[in-house]
Amino acid sequence: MPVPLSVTNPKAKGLAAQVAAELPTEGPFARLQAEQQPAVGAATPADRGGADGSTAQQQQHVQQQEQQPPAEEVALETCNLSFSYPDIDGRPLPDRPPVVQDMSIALPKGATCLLIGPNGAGKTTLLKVLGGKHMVPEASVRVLGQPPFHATGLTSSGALSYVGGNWERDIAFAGYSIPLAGDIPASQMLNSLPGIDPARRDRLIEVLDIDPTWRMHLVSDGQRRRVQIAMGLLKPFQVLLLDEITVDLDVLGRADLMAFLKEECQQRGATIIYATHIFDGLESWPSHVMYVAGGRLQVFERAENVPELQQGRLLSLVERWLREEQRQRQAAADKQRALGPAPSSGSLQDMHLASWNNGWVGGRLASSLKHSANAVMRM
Ligand SMILES: Nc1ncnc2c1ncn2[C@@H]1O[C@H](COP(=O)(O)OP(=O)(O)OP(=O)(O)O)[C@@H](O)[C@H]1O
Repeated sequence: MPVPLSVTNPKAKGLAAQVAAELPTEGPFARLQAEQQPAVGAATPADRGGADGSTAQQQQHVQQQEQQPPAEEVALETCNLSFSYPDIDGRPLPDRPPVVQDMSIALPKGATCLLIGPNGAGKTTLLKVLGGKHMVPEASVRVLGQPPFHATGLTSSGALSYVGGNWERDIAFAGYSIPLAGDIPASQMLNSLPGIDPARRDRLIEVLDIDPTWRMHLVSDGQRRRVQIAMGLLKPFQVLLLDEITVDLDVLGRADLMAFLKEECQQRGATIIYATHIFDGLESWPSHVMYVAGGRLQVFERAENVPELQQGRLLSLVERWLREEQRQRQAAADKQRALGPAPSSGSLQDMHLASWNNGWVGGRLASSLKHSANAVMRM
């Protein structure tokens, strides 16, 4: 990321100061300028000197800047990020709060962030938004300074990588969630991506303990998972989003992979967010922890500020968070029960008795039934 001149050299006025000096001091644009917060490295009135600044103030400002630790480079940031899954008409699903609500975080380069939360908290959705798989306003997410959905080069170059889910899909007349099981050797898959550094590929084969002669229709779930992870890590990512990918790995495979990932962040300055429900042995892995519940950010903290992590009690910390969330959820449900059912809003959505045909996927009709005692199937 380009660093403003006034940050790299605090005594220089910098580009921001030059631009600010050229802005009009009267008229509508002057008002805009006044409303804007001074950006990092932008010149203050004291910098500009003259009637509203003094030499003493200038010197004090420069000294303060010199004393500050160098600013961390941000790899990924969100600003009041919210996301709702769309209904068939493209509008947010009615009567449901956003799955991700008003989240603002900034993760520096080199961070290893553990993403924690109960089932249904919105972790996968958040990772997919960060991975550019769902569209959100450009200003609400920046990965390596760019909006991940719109800047498609981020993912096509491999700089931004999302590894999650299983290698499986619904196949007509074969069933749902059929694992990838063609008779393909693992070596053929691992050699199929062009431009991969052979040393990196060999290292991944070693870390993940892959036998290149495995044939993908004869492997176990854990072996298939190892090949899937290796494929996701072949390109030297700068930001990696991992969604519970270690679930089928044995203890050794998981430990070796986590050590490799930590090394990638420490040596190359890569940044990782890892969502998981498996916490054993992870106490020293994260540099940051992030806890979400009900689609909202509850905790976003550096690891060194979390005493339980320092004491090696990650599991009891997570249990405490989850029990508290469960208690709050049950209290809210009890309150709602006591109030009785919510009155109908009388909206068109409430009055409609219908099933939306969401289209066909492999072997089935995907439809959403609107809450209705007398739903009509429209084909
Ligand atoms: N495609 C979708 N359409 C509508 N709602 C969805 C869709 N996918 C997920 N949801 C809803 O979004 C909410 C968050 O789901 P998400 O998968 O992000 O949670 P999660 O924290 O990853 O959960 P888990 O730990 O169980 O994987 C859930 O209430 C879920 O029902």
